[in-house]
Amino acid sequence: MGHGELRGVVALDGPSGTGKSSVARRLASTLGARYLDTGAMYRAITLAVLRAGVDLADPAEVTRVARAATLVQGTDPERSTTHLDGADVGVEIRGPEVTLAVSPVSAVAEVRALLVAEQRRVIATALDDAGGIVVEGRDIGTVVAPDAALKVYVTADAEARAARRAKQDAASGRASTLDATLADVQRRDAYDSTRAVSPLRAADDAVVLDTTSLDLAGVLAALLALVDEHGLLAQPSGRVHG
Ligand SMILES: Nc1ncnc2c1ncn2[C@@H]1O[C@H](COP(=O)(O)OP(=O)(O)OP(=O)(O)O)[C@@H](O)[C@H]1O
Ligand SMILES: Nc1ccn([C@H]2C[C@H](O)[C@@H](COP(=O)(O)O)O2)c(=O)n1
Repeated sequence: MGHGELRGVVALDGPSGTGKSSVARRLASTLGARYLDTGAMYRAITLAVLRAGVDLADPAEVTRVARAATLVQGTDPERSTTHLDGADVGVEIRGPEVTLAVSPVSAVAEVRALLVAEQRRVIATALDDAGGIVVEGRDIGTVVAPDAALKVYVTADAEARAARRAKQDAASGRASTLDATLADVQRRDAYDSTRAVSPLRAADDAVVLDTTSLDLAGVLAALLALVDEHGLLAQPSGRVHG
């Protein structure tokens, strides 16, 4: 059965491993919308900082590298791409070095200001071109798109998230133990939700979706129902459902 097309912005926020990227991409694809992975953008800037060899604890140096970087984040849900200074870095930004360093880099206020401005530009372009976009990250409903038509805060138990991440690492040939993965998930949760600038939190008007006992199809079904309930589906002609 066709679902219609998304009109407006759907913001998905939540901690690591809750399934935001997987379901955001599927949701956008199902509804003919664009998809923006803001975590990939923080990861790409982190890669630039690591390559430059600057001290992660020096915000001025981190900002200098971020300003000099050319970052292009694609919005095709079938093929989400990240280019840094003209090169595809989609694989490199998922590696352990970037994952370890991304929290301090994304805590730098000037880095966030640069990326939030770029994210808003991408969202405006996608709305003009396609009418709808699914955006996922940590501060989408609170900072990047506070007027989003639908905000969902996706959660899951840390153990379930670590198990998912360990399985994903194994499938992509990265060695990791469940304990180490759980420790990394908890470390990033703590860092991301206690930083001074735009900490991870649910927007006051977000719907909270706990995915601990849902599979991906169940999460997608729940999101499709929320999109429909919020009146965000249009027929391809552009007519919005009543
Ligand atoms: N509900 C679910 N059931 C089973 N596996 C899931 C579920 N949600 C996500 N996964 C799996 O967990 C892994 C992590 O999911 P995903 O990358 O989408 O999470 P995320 O919230 O975007 O994390 P991050 O913010 O760190 O990018 C993936 O391998 C994905 O297939
Ligand atoms: N809107 C966002 C998106 C991401 N971050 C930071 C915090 C995460 O630990 C890191 C990597 O994100 P992921 O790829 O795991 O989704 O980037 C943020 O601060 N704000």
